[in-house]
Amino acid sequence: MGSNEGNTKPVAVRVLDSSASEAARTAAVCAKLAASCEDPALYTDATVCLNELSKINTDVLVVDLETVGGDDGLEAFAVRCPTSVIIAVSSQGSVSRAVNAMRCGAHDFLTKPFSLDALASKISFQLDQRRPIVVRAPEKPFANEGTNCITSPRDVSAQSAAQQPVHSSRGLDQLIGTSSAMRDVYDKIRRMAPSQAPVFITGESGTGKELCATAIHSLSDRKDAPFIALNCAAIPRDLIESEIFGHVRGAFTGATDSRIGAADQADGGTLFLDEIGEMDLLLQSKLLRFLQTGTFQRLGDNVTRKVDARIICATNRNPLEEIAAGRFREDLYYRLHVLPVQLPSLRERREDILILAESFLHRYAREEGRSFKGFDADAEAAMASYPWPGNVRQLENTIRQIVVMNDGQAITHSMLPLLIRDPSRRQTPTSVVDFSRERARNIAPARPFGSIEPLWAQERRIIEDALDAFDGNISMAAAALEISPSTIYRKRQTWSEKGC
Ligand SMILES: Nc1ncnc2c1ncn2[C@@H]1O[C@H](COP(=O)(O)OP(=O)(O)OP(=O)(O)O)[C@@H](O)[C@H]1O
Repeated sequence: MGSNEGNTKPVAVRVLDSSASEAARTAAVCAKLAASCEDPALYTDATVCLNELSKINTDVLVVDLETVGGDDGLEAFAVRCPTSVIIAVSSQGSVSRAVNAMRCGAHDFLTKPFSLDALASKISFQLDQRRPIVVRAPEKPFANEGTNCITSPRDVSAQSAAQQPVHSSRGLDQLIGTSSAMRDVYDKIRRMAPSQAPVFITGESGTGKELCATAIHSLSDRKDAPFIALNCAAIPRDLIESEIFGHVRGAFTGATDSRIGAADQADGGTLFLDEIGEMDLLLQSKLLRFLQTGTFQRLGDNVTRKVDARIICATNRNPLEEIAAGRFREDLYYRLHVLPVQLPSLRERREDILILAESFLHRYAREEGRSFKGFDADAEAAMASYPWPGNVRQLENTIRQIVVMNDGQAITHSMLPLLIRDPSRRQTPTSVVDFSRERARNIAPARPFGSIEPLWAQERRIIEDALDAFDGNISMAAAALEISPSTIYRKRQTWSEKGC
């Protein structure tokens, strides 16, 4: 059994099936596993099983989908047992049922009747794959000794209230993709959701960082409290502090009223700070203090306030490079980088491109009253091979644009934007919008001083060309120019301040 062989602790198997005889048959799988097993625990009632699972260690859970009431019910078990191997079984086997079960937390799926050898081989494989999560929060050692379970103070209280009904959450519903890279992300989200520790999400623009943060909040005990998202790149630098911590009247020119900030609004819930790398160093030190003590002062105020907000932050920059360049405080990084999630780019999970495209097509065809049902083979091939520098956001916008501008049963190759249809145009993402090189070739070698266009004007034209190429979409233009979206926001601010 590979890496599990060295583990001397007996494997704890639990089986849930409304039919006692089925449950007993399934539990016989223990005899087929190479590892030694504890006496398996059998349940015929989902609520009893769910309550029980919060009190006992569980390595493997075999769940009958009909007994738990489908995917909704399954997700509650995945949240309750974030480190257990979960195998869903059902008498109604279909690809979509299996995919849904896995999206809701199952590691694998089997159609009934199944052979015990098949079940044993799936369990053994998953046990071998299982890796404990490493939680780096020195002052709160959350890992339970002797188990792989991660618990937190909030978890413990949830466990003592095990008699209360567990509300199933659809936190992962918005995230589409069945690639193994995305399944790893779903797994991390489920494990991280119950903790209080900060989450640090990295990934290129448009990979779904905000969706991921929303999912973590929705699956946490804080789900009924506010989720407050702040995109630091979209706010002028000197206003970020006031947006996070609030200000009192007269704190700065133009502060005609007092205002509470995002930290106050997120009390009891989650504060999502997107593009965290945009904060200046002074504000980073205030954020560090907030993380250490939960306290802060509104701008211009000397009253210290305390809130209980879980912090999730995200960046599309490489944080270690930012630290090396002196733009990001190392101590803040280690404070925030407790539970890291790296979102894969779309080109790293090509198998998800058509699944996402179909989902967006159905959504927008319905919304726009079009009759599209799918894609023709050439369109599919072109989309599957395109590098999607703007990731899921670019794919979503592309499909929406096509749906609005066309109609028919199938999206055809000719409906795709030229950029996607024509591989010769896509050697590098910049080739799409790097008009400067084309221009440079036409410039005569010696020219009078006044005929040279200032750098800022050339830069502005290049950025505006890129924005035109992507219909004003800043993230996609930034991705194609290989700069951060915040650079575009800031340049625009400078142009408007200059009145040009
Ligand atoms: N896995 C996914 N499934 C479905 N939709 C997705 C997925 N990932 C991203 N999207 C969609 O793509 C768009 C961009 O997602 P999101 O804003 O979460 O990305 P981001 O990484 O935070 O981008 P940025 O860095 O530019 O802020 C949204 O419309 C979102 O709904």
